[in-house]
Amino acid sequence: MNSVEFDQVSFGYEGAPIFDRVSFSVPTGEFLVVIGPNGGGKSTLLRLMLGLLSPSEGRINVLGKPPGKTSEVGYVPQDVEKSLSMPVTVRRVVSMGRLGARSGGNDSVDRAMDAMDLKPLSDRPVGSLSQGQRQRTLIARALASEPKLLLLDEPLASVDPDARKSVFDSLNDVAEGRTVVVVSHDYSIIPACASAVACVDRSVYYHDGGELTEKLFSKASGSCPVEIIGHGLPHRVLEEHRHG
Ligand SMILES: Nc1ncnc2c1ncn2[C@@H]1O[C@H](COP(=O)(O)OP(=O)(O)OP(=O)(O)O)[C@@H](O)[C@H]1O
Repeated sequence: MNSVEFDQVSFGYEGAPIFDRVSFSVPTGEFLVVIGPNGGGKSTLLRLMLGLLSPSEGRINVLGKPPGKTSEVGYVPQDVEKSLSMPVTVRRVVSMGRLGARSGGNDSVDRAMDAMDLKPLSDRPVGSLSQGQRQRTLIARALASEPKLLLLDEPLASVDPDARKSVFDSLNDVAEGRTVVVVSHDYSIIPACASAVACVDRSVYYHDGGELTEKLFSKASGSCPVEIIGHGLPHRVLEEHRHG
């Protein structure tokens, strides 16, 4: 069973092609980290999954439906600062994730707050939080709708290195029982969380753990992140090589 399927998908803004007949699928339960150079098309890929953009050719399926036709997708956008400059409490922001949801109510908000360790911060104005706490608030807002698929665009962009571990731990917790797709320029999320990596550079190169090599990363980003290879991927990632 797949949570996301791209079948021969083409897309371009105003005619300039970004993707040309791209096919891949994200199995249910995968923690997929999407990497690649600036302008490679990572955010475009998420927008296609969300149904905010439509392919010019091909077919996309998200949780068995066309994109945008299911309420079971959670989305955490970029730009934490901009999204959370409002003078409202943490609980209020998390509750906003329930807007339009039919069931669950306060229980879902409580579960999302718990999952992100936000209970002690419940009544704090979001403007007074640290970057890591703000990021956890945005993730909790997405979780409040109890999504089966969670999409995150650069969740570490404004999180300092000390707060990163707590965001990784939180993401690993929320990944239990759902599919997660994270766009990141920060490769430290790969050994911490990933079960697969998609390199997006005007195409999509989908790799699970066994294929994560230096050669692949140099192709993906134009540089060689020797340190992530050196620090070692977790064994579960290296051993899970399903493509044979
Ligand atoms: N609304 C738009 N109209 C026209 N071109 C766009 C639009 N949005 C993005 N692009 C272009 O499409 C290409 C892919 O952009 P996208 O934002 O998907 O890349 P990205 O991999 O997320 O980049 P980054 O790592 O810099 O965030 C870029 O060349 C970008 O300039």
